[in-house]
Amino acid sequence: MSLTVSHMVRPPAVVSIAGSDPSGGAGIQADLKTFGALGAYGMSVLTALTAQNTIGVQKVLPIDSEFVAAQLDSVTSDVRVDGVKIGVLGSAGVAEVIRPTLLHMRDRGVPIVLDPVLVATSGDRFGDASVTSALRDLLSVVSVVTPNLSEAAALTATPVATDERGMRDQARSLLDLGAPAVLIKGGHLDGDAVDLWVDAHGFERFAAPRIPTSNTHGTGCSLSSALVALRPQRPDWHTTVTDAKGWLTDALRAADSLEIGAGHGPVHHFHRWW
Ligand SMILES: Nc1ncnc2c1ncn2[C@@H]1O[C@H](COP(=O)(O)OP(=O)(O)O)[C@@H](O)[C@H]1O
Ligand SMILES: Cc1ncc(COP(=O)(O)O)c(N)n1
Repeated sequence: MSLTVSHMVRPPAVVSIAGSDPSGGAGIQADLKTFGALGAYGMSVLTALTAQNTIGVQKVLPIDSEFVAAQLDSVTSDVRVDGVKIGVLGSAGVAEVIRPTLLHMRDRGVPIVLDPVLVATSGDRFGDASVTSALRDLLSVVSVVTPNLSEAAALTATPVATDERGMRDQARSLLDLGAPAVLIKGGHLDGDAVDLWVDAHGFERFAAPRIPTSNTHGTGCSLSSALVALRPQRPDWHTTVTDAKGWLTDALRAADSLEIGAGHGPVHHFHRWW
């Protein structure tokens, strides 16, 4: 018996420029799982290899920035890209080599989400002062930046926010530094998990119930990837953030059913399927 393909599908094709997590819960691996779970075709450009697991980050090996550029060129010279997520940079040089492509995509209206990864859930650091400064330089090139509290503090060179007012002030400072929009994440505060969207028009609060789990490895990676996967499938950023956060909250709710690793386990990216 032969199968006939009755129609072709052109899903949103989105690319993550980020580091690898061999334990599968964060980085490129979390990004690809998220893209697939949310109906996007996922592609990846590796900036760094890490040796890490649910307990912590043991080693980081940055990829040569020219090779990062070559990977991105291979993707963009062939596939029309509908969304970009940037995670771990690996080195300041990576920001420089990807910048021209990002500018070109921005001019085409492609959504670009920058997750300025500097600190992992385990507390390990991913970048030195030169990476922080390279991330600052990228702010004006992207559509939205999604820092957690310590990353917002590092980028604005101010103390870590302890409440929503502090989060809003820091997000406004990131607008002053050139970001068109900021989604600052309050996952590390107590109470409801509140993220604030701040742009030139004002601010909006996105709140979700706090899920009582320690399996939060990769939450930030998965949220930024969900934004990239969903934006081409939604009419605006408001519905994109609402649906991405709703999906992540459900992934956190199902996380304890996975039993992966001895530390902070991953969220359940495929909670809608199994
Ligand atoms: N226990 C939790 N319950 C519900 N949402 C959470 C929880 N922990 C984090 N989040 C949400 O996960 C996303 C990632 O936030 P955060 O943990 O602050 O970032 P990062 O993973 O970059 O450190 C945010 O939307 C945050 O509100
Ligand atoms: C390669 C890589 N990229 C990013 C993170 C951050 O993870 P989180 O989303 O838990 O902050 C990580 N642990 N590893």
